[in-house]
Amino acid sequence: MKPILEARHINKFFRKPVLFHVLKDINFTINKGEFTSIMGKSGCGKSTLLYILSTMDTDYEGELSLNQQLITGAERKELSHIRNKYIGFVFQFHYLLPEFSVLENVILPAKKLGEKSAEEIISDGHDKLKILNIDHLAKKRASQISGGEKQRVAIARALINNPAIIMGDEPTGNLDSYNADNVFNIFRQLSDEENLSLLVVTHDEDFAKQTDRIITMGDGRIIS
Ligand SMILES: Nc1ncnc2c1ncn2[C@@H]1O[C@H](COP(=O)(O)OP(=O)(O)OP(=O)(O)O)[C@@H](O)[C@H]1O
Repeated sequence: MKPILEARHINKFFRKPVLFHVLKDINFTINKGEFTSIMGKSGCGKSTLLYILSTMDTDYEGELSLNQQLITGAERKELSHIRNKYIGFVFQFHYLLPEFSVLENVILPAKKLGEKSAEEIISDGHDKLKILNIDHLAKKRASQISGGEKQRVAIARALINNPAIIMGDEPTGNLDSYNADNVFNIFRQLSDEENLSLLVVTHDEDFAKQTDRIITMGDGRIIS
């Protein structure tokens, strides 16, 4: 099995208002195609960990590898490139640009990466929208579609650069049960059929139970 994300001895301290050891010796590996959820009580450090794993926060101790490449210590510009190329994000809130079309929203990260022609990028955008069964919405403004559709657009956007891993922070937190199931099924399919790795922070036990593995955190540690 190929490791996609490896966290070794991750420790994190907040220094203000008082010194606080928020993450304590976190170690785990996510393999290719694995669908993993992270659970734990509010305040146990899940978002703080995801922020580090997603390369957004570089102020930690320990080592992080993505695609078997050490990324700890990489420079800001390099990290931004790594993030854009290898990691797709799906948040609780979709963060779509309301005045942009669905297709324009989806292809923005590919334009930023700048590795393909405009035609290829548009064609890729339609391909991702087809995977999510929403290609018929391509020309609509993001402000004109439903909440469930917006989250599917956000997933298409997360897929546009063919990332090695999708990271989600409560990606179903804002959805009703129908749309939450829909998002779960899309993730399951991406893991099973595209061999994509997924790492999702969730409070939803039913969601977590159906993933390949649950990492449970408590008080800044992995407890199971
Ligand atoms: N910038 C900061 N400075 C100091 N303490 C912080 C900071 N950000 C978060 N914390 C504290 O670190 C702990 C972990 O926060 P974090 O947001 O990672 O928890 P969480 O498990 O994601 O919680 P939730 O499930 O409620 O989103 C909490 O006690 C929080 O108050």
